[in-house]
Amino acid sequence: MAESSQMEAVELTVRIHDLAHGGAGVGRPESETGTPEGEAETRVCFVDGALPGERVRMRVDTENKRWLRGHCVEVLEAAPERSEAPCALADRCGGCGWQHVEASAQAKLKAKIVEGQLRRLPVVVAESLPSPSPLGYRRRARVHYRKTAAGLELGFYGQRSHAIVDCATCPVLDPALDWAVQQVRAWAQWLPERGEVVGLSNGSEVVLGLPGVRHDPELEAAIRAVLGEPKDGEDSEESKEPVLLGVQLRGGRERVGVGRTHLELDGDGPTPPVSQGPFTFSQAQAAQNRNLVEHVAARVRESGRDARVLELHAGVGNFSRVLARSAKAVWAVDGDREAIANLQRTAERWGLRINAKRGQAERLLAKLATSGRRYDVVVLDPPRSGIGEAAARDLLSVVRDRVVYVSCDPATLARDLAVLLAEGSGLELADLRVFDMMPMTPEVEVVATLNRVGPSPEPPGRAKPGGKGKKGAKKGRGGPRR
Ligand SMILES: C[S@@+](CC[C@H](N)C(=O)[O-])C[C@H]1O[C@@H](n2cnc3c(N)ncnc32)[C@H](O)[C@@H]1O
Repeated sequence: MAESSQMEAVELTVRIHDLAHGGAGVGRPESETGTPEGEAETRVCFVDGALPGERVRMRVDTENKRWLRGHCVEVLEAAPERSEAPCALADRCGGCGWQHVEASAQAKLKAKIVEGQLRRLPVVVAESLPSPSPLGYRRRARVHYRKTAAGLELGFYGQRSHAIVDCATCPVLDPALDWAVQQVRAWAQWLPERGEVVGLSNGSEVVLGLPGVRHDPELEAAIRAVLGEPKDGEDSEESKEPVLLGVQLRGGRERVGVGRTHLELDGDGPTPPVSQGPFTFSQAQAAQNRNLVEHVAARVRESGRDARVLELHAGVGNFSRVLARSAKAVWAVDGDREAIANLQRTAERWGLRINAKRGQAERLLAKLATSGRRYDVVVLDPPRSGIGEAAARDLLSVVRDRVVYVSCDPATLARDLAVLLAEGSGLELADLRVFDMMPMTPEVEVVATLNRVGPSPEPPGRAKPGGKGKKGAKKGRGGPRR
C-alpha cells in the first residue's frame, strides 16, 4: 500500500460517484478546489459518511500521491438513501459506520461495493438479501473498557480513534446482550486499567468473556450476584427477560468459568444447535444466518446425497451440522482448537456424520493437492484474509464438482476468485449472493458458488515426471464416485 501522511485541517468539496471497500464514498474534488500551492486538486477522494450521488464537504485526514482520505463534515446535496441516524452517538461512535444510510437501501449498496471489487471478473451479483431487521440484531460483540476516576468507560472505539465512546445502551446490539454488557460496570475494581468484554447472546440468555482478567473470589461473588438460571424449555413472555448465564475469565493461561459459559444457538426443528462460548466465532445475527446457512446447504445439496464435503473454516459447525444431514460425510476443519472441540461435541451428541479436525486450511489444501485426495464439494468461509492465491490453486485440484466460497471481504474474495475462475481452471461462477448480515455497518457477507465445467488442472510444479498423474491418486479415499 502506498504511504500516507497526516494532514493539517483541509476541506474540499467532493462529488461522490461510487462506494469503496469499507463503505466510504469515492469521488473527485470539484474543479474550484485546489492544493495550498494553487494547483487544481485531482486526486481521488475516499470520504467516510458520504454516498454515491452526493456533493459533500470533506475534511481530509490522510493523503498520499494518488488519493485523499477523509470524512464528511457537511452534506451539500443528499442522496435519496441518506437518512437520520437511529443512534444518538452516531456522529462519534465508530462501532457502526453506516448509520447515515436508509436501512432498506443498505443491501443494494453493499451489492454495489461487491460488484466494484469484482469488476475485473466475469461476475454479477444475483441477489442481495436485506437484513430481516436493521437494529437490535447483533448477538456477538467485542466492547472496550477503560477505568477512569468516575468509573468505567465502556463502549466501542470512536471514529478515527482508539478513544472509547462511553455508551449506556447500543441500539444495534440484541437487547439481552446490550443489558448484559452493562453489568460489567459493577466489576470495575477487579478489572485491569483497559480491556475488552466479549459477549454472545441467543436472544435472551447471554454469556460473557473477560480476556486478561484473573479469577478472584470477590469478583466471582460479584458475578454470581447477577447470574440467572437457564431458560430451558420456557416459552412465556417472561422468558424474554435477559439472563446472564455465566462469565469466562481468561487471565494468562488461566481459564475459569463462573456459571454456565456455553450457549446453544440456532437449533431449529430437525436442525441441531451449535454450542459455543463467548470466545469462538459466531455470525453476527441469528435471522440472516438462517438464510445464509440454508443457501449454502442448498448449493451443496445440488451435488447429491452421496457427496463428500470438505468444509474449511468450519468454526463451531454453523454449516456442518446442516450439511451433514444431506451429504454422505463432512470433513470439517478449523484452526481454532476450542471451536473444533465444540463441533466434535455437537457431532457426537447429535450423531452427525462429521469428522472434525483442527488444522490450517492452506496447509491442508497443499497436502491434499499433492496426495491426490478429492472432495465433491468444498465449502470455505475464511476470515477477512481469504485463502490466498497458492491455496486457491491447490483448491482447484482438490475439488471435483463445486466450490461454495463464503466471504466477509470482497477484496480478498476478488483475489481468490481470480485464480478459481481463471481461464482453464475448469470452474465457472454459478451464483453470487450478498447477505446483509450486519446492517448499519458497511460489512458484507458474500457467497460465491462455482461449478466444475471442465477437468481440474494439474497444479504447476506438482505434475509427476512421466505424465502418469499424481502418485497418490489411486490411494485417495475420495476416489471417483460416479
Ligand atoms: C468467518 S469464521 C467462519 C466460521 C463458521 N463457518 C461460521 O459460519 O460460524 C472463520 C473461521 O476460520 C477459522 N480460521 C481462521 N484462519 C484459519 C486457517 N488458516 N485455517 C483454518 N481455519 C481458520 C477461524 O477460527 C474461524 O472459526
